[in-house]
Amino acid sequence: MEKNLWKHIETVRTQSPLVHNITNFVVMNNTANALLAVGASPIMAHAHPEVQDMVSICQALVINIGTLNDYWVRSMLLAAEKANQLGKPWVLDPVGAGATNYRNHTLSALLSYKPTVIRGNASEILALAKANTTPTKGVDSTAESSEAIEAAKLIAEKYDTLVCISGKTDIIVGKGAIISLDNGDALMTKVTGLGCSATAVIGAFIAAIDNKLEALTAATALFSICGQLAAKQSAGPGSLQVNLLDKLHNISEEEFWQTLKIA
Ligand SMILES: Nc1ncnc2c1ncn2[C@@H]1O[C@H](COP(=O)(O)OP(=O)(O)OP(=O)(O)O)[C@@H](O)[C@H]1O
Ligand SMILES: Cc1ncsc1CCO
Ligand SMILES: [Mg+2]
Repeated sequence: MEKNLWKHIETVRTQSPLVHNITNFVVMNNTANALLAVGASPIMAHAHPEVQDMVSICQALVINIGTLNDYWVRSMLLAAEKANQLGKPWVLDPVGAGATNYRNHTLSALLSYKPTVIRGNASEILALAKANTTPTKGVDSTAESSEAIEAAKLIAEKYDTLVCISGKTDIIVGKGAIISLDNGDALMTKVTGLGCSATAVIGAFIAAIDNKLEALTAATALFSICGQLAAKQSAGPGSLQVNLLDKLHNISEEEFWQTLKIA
């Protein structure tokens, strides 16, 4: 698996999959730019009359519940239903899971459409598995990713999905596999929505690559490695945001292998 990761990054660049996003108001622009930077083609669409047609023409769907309201929740359910019917890969970002009942109810409805991948921080994954003892503090995690491994296993089993717990260490759980990626930089938590961008990039990789575990691992490795390399050149969160987009676009194979910390 490890030796295939760079090949997958190149596949996304050459295939340039169309990725349909229903995401939050905070990150829409950054997310579309992150997708372009890795070589994918983003489209944001949530209007009820078109949302299912859009799923039909895209290679993958990304659903992020960050700034939900009733209209958008309906858009998300319509899109997820269509993706499920068509067997299109889709990724769910359960932003703020556990923070409110509204988020929890929306997430259980979405989960019935069987996401291919779920990526969230440790608090969100704990809340999703209802195994949490620490309440979610809004959109930021109050737990370490390793604390959510059992929760992730439960979710992976129950919904037949892959789970990525993001944080200092990114942990990928599913189908008997546990993969740890020790890249990234703490400065990444000071830019809003980098988790959301990571989720969108995962959307591009599950669109283009058949082996979904390898796709998820390649996307997560690429994003965290680029964040780490970009942070080295950044004076603070402002420049990190810009440098990360540049690095997603121009990272070399040599930089990738030299920086990758996988176990
Ligand atoms: N403490 C840390 N040290 C190193 N890297 C980190 C750290 N925290 C997060 N990261 C990196 O940032 C990426 C985004 O993860 P994070 O857990 O912050 O997402 P999130 O909480 O969903 O963020 P958001 O809600 O703002 O989108 C991770 O995949 C990882 O590469
Ligand atoms: C800050 C914030 N609030 C809702 S979504 C979002 C972006 C990070 O998840
Ligand atoms: Mg998040």
